[in-house]
Amino acid sequence: MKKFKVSLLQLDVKFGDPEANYSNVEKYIEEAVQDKPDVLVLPEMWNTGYDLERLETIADKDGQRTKTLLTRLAKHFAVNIVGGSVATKEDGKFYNTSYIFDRKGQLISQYQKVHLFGLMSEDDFISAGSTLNQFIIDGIKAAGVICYDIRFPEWERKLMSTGQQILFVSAQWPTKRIEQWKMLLCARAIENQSFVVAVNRVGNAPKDSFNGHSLVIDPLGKILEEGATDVEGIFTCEFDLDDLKAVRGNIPVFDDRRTDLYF
Ligand SMILES: O=C(O)CCC(=O)C(=O)O
Repeated sequence: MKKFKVSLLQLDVKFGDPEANYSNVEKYIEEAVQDKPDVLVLPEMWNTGYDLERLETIADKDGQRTKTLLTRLAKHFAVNIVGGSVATKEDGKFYNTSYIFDRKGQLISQYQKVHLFGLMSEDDFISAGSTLNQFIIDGIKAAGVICYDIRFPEWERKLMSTGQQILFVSAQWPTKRIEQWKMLLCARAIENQSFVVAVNRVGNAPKDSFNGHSLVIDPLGKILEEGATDVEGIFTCEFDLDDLKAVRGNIPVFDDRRTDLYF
């Protein structure tokens, strides 16, 4: 039996206000560790929100501020952190970047969102990444994606096809499409026979509102935990990774793939 405890930080994000957001994230991490989770998970673009026109002023230069904060907290509390994502500026370009830290505070993966969301003009301001986000936390193989990425099952399949057991998702997914969020995430869990741990933000931005529904989903697509709507909060859930063995053994979809016909 390998129990794994996750804490989802379903936070509000103050539009274009990094000072308020860094301070809020630190406060919530200090509170979340009281439950002694194995991993903390943050939402998407939590430093700036989608204040894309002001990125030159507010994006995190080379992710330094974010890395310094999350490294310190991961090490101090001996907790793994899937750091959601932040707006960064690197080599003159802007990215939607995720950083992952282990319990020693070491940066074990970093990822720049590969599918940019045109409906929120993300592609007008941000450059797309092109690397996989696979990592190992406490000996467990895992992968991470950001928001719109979940609409591309080929991407999650590629990430999950070398034994990954947990898919982490960080998002700013608007209220008006929240039913799609839930269905897409349940489908990603079922088809990849993996746990899905997905954090969405709450609150309002000038053009959108967000109502949480952060989710922990088991490999059969059953929702184990669902964040209440419209409230900032920490949602903690423990699951048994041994459950994967039965699911993958009974219906071995990875083995049954026709890779001679498709990827
Ligand atoms: O795909 C969607 O409906 C939402 C995606 C999104 O909001 C994002 O990628 O930031």
